[in-house]
Amino acid sequence: MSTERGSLSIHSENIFPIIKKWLYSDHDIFVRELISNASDAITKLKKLEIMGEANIPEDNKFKITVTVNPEEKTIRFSDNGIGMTMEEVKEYINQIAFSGAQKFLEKYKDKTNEDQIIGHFGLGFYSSFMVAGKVTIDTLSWQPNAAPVHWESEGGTEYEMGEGTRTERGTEITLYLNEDSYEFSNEYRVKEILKKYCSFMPFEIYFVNANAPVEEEKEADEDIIDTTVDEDGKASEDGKADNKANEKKKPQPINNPNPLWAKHPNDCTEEEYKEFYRDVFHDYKEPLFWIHLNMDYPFNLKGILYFPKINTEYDSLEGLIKLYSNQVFIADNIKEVIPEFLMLLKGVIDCPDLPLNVSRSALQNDGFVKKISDYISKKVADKLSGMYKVERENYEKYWDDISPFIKFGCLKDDKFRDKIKDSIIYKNLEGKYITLAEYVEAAKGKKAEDKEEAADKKNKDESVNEVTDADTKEASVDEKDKDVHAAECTHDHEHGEECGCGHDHSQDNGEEVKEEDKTLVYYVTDEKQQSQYINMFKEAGLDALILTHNIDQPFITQVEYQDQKIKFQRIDADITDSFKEETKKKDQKVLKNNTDAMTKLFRKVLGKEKLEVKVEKLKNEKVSSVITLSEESRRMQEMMRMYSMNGMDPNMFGGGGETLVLNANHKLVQYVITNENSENTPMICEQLYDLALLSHKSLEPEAMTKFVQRSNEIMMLLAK
Ligand SMILES: Nc1ncnc2c1ncn2[C@@H]1O[C@H](COP(=O)(O)OP(=O)(O)OP(=O)(O)O)[C@@H](O)[C@H]1O
Repeated sequence: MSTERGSLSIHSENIFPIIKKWLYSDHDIFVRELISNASDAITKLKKLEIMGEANIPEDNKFKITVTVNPEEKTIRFSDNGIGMTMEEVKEYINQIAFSGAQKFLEKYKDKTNEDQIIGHFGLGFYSSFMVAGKVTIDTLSWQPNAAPVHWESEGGTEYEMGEGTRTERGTEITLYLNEDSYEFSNEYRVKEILKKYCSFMPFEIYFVNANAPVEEEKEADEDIIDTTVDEDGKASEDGKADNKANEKKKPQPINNPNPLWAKHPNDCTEEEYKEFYRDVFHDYKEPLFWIHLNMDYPFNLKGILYFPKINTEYDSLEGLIKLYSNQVFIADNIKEVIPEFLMLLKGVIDCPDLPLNVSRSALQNDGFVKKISDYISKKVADKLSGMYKVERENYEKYWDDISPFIKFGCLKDDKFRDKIKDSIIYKNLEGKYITLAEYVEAAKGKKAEDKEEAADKKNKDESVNEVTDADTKEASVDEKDKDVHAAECTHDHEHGEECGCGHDHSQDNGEEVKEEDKTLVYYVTDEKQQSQYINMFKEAGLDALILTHNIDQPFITQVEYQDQKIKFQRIDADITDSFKEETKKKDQKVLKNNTDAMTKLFRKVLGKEKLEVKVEKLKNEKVSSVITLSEESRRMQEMMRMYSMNGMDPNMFGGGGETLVLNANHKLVQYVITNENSENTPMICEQLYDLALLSHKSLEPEAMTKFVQRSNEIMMLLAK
């Protein structure tokens, strides 16, 4: 066979400098491309064998070998797959492979912004020219009597092709590396790349360092993947022990060709799932649970999604979803394929129907990709709601870890929310997990009970004192009727239909619900800081939900939006009626006068002109002062903080909303009321204010310093 010289049909002078520039950040993908080609070549031959067209010797073992030669500065990829005849090299390499590179060039030649170039654009065989000045192919086709072929090119548009010397079936591609790419002949660098892209390739891959002493090479091989693979490609601990002796002699593949996700879920053990998780994600903490995806129709998709334990130390929610196509790694966290909220999980997804050269821009509007994403989201919702129904105990155990993820999913994906919304639970003050419906039911019951009690008490008082205040009585009975009705009325009203009881059911028919008709759902964001309020709540027999995660604020806003009859209110937003003593009319007058006097005094002492002060008779006599901050103001302030609008005056959005509540039942408050002008009163006022503030939020540094100094002064007074 004579040597053929030719010119690749390309209009551009030399595309390689351009390819290099565009793919600069992802040079290492040439390894994936060449090994994928080798793997395809083996698959093709296996198919021919199944079809009865090719005869493969019984002792044949398919494999791919990657050989680096740091002295020669080469890297070599060889396989014992289908191989190529001269005609095939002409067609597949000179025409098809090159036209792939040409297409790439045409598509991107006018783009000036490197970000627009997708790092994972598969260039196939020609990606080898990103790192090599010269590339050779030595190949021998599987076909009987085929002649070996040698092909080489120095990266321009010229190539040389002639009869080769290869004696074994398959293909060997050698890259003579460019000076700036010598790293790809370095053993550790190449092993790192192989680990990234090829850990689960479907055929065994061996690594050889042509310059390493034989023993050393074997030892180095062992550390690339922790799992030992036996003859059937099965990873096993036992295999490890049994084959220990052989292992020393036999080189080990660097990959696991039978990853767990490819097995049927029924054939996988719990320990295998955990081991796979440790190997792939290097997470020393065990996953909470996992979902094994296994779908053949209408598309092919396999994978395992793990729910990791949240790292509370950093509150980090960074997941990692590795995407594969036929066991070849494509990329991490491709958000077009995997719903965004699932990025908080850790897992592997293998979808052979996805092309290797995943171009993100092409995926964005792809209906097929959207279907994959919807399927994954549905599977996750099904698993979680199934757990809620049949494994409630486990579900509750995992709830704190999985709830940020579920809530994020609800915020991001309407379909997911619809499927999961009835399985959302909340921890209450007793540490029990309840649904919102259960909370609302209990709250309504409690409200009705309180009203009834109050009415009873009033009736008793009235009969003892024989004092009748017609206005009060009328109002209180009306209120009682209304609330008891709200709690007890179970009539199935049609939208807007009168139920005959005179109660307003306007909220039942989708109209805007009046503020006073909403059920308040109290919540705690910081159990330590809000402990004073928690104690008051517990004493009053009230319940609240613990919502401490950052995601909770946007989440409850969404719940309120979805269910207009509900209003979330932080536990310190107001002093509820349950905390206050019933006050008679004349007492109310006294409280009003005291409120006026204390407002004046505290504003003067604290230098806060706009401070709201209220004097109330709180049932809990141990509480002296409390600060409340209206829910609206607090949410506004939080939003401003979130959007870095710090320093802006919250008053511009309708008042600071902060109120200092003084308990008229506390001795210290009584002292201030009766000794407004005494020497120590200003100090007591400041201390009462700071103490109230402390159980609400942390003090500013300056205020904290003053608080500590003042506390010392107070102790000095005691010491006198
Ligand atoms: N190791 C190999 N053994 C046999 N044939 C090969 C080998 N490498 C490449 N080929 C042939 O050359 C063709 C072109 O390869 P190239 O990698 O450029 O494109 P591709 O694999 O078809 O597509 P992709 O862009 O997805 O890689 C292949 O389709 C295949 O027929």
